[in-house]
Amino acid sequence: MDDLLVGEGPPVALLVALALLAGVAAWAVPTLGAREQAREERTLRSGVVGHVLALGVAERTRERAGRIVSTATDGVERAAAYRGTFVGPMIASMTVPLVVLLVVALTIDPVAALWLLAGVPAIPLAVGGFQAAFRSVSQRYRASSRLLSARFLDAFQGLTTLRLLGAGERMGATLADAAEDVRKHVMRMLAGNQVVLLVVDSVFSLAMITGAAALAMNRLADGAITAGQALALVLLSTLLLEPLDRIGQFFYIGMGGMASVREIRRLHAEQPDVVDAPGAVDPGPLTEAGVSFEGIGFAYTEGVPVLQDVSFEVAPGEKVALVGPSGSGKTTAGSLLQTALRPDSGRVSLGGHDLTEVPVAWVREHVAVVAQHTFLFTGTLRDNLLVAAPGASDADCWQALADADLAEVVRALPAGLDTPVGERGLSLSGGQAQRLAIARGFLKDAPVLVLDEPTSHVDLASERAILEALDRLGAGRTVLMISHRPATIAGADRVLTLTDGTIR
Ligand SMILES: Nc1ncnc2c1ncn2[C@@H]1O[C@H](COP(=O)(O)OP(=O)(O)OP(=O)(O)O)[C@@H](O)[C@H]1O
Repeated sequence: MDDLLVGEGPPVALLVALALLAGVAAWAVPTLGAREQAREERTLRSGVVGHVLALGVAERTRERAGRIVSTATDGVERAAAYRGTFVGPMIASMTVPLVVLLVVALTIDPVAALWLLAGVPAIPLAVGGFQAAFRSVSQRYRASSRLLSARFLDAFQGLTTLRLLGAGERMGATLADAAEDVRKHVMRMLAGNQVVLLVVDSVFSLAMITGAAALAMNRLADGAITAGQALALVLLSTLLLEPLDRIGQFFYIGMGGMASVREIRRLHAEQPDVVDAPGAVDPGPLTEAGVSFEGIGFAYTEGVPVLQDVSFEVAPGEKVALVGPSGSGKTTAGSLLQTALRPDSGRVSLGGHDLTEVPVAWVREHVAVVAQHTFLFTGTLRDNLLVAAPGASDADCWQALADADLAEVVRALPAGLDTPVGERGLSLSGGQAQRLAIARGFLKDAPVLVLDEPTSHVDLASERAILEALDRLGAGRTVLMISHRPATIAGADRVLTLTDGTIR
């Protein structure tokens, strides 16, 4: 018995040292991992958001918006958890078998260590095999979860339309179906997880312990090791299964995380529609703000041209109205002038500078837009004005509000410029939001103005006030007005009609 307990095995000091090391590692790995996870989440999210902002307007669909929201929120969390709390411990646990084999070789029996070494490759092979087998299960789960996000986004953005059409219940049923789909995929993943745990616990653990016990008996019978060493060999061999103990975390953190990392990579691989051309040079201040479209051709989809050989000029300070049937390409022409899109053929220029030869930021600095809808960011009224001119003072903001005929409304609010707007704050009427956009235009003070049907969603009473404010904003600027409405076109110096993708 004495021999069994104190026979030649690994020296006690070594075992104590290893136990201490394991204790320190058990504390350090999760602590460092959690810190890494938080850092990684911040970096990944700002990377995704920055990239999405750099991507342009083309191909924007609801499904894609849902996918981006899901990638930037849930996807980033999963990828960070994977990198922070799974990869490190998984690699660390993969080193455990090697350390164990080294201890066995040095302190018990090199031959036994060699035999055990033969079984070790089965571990990474098993991990890789499970990974390959369940990749599609995890991908299907991520796809169903993205679709659910897209549907939710759709339902929330179209809430008013759904209510007006009495379609709330139907949309509720669609959302319930999508949620059920996610539930089914989660259950499939859990079932897969249970199968893996069962296989690991029954087959692998049993095989490893049986093999190690047989090996120990054999070597003991050969007289190569003592009874104490044989016991130590069997006990140590259970540690070889350490990497497989992590398999439990494999599905939620490992597989989900890997799928999210791939999604983030795919998003980063998408190129912005418009980037600075190589060799683009900042031409300095704009001296004359004339706009010219020369032989412009553009298609969102190959073979389906939206604009064909469109040519026109807007002289500095001139107001030109661009009219035409719905879908004729008026907004597209405005987007080309803002460099939100690039023409397939021809040349758009501002102040004589071809827009492909100057930095995109230079163009956007000189062109202001008032569009059909004005987006209000969650924040204060001041924040919503300063997006147009970050350095503007309160006095500048009040002046811009007065010019846009909105100062009285804001003055009547107890918190004035500090009034919260957007998601959880004050909701402005359609007309007030348009006047806020005009105030942004005054603050930006750009020489060129694109008005894209700015009164299409307001009533006639608001339209008058908005048109007066737009008149003030347009004074002394080059203006391209896109509109259907006779009242808007009335103020134009010239009217161009876009039909079937070209100016007639
Ligand atoms: N991002 C896009 N991706 C693909 N096709 C688009 C996109 N935006 C517009 N289109 C298509 O291009 C054509 C021109 O659209 P555009 O919005 O420029 O027309 P419009 O004259 O401004 O119409 P409306 O007066 O209704 O606003 C339409 O057939 C439209 O469906």
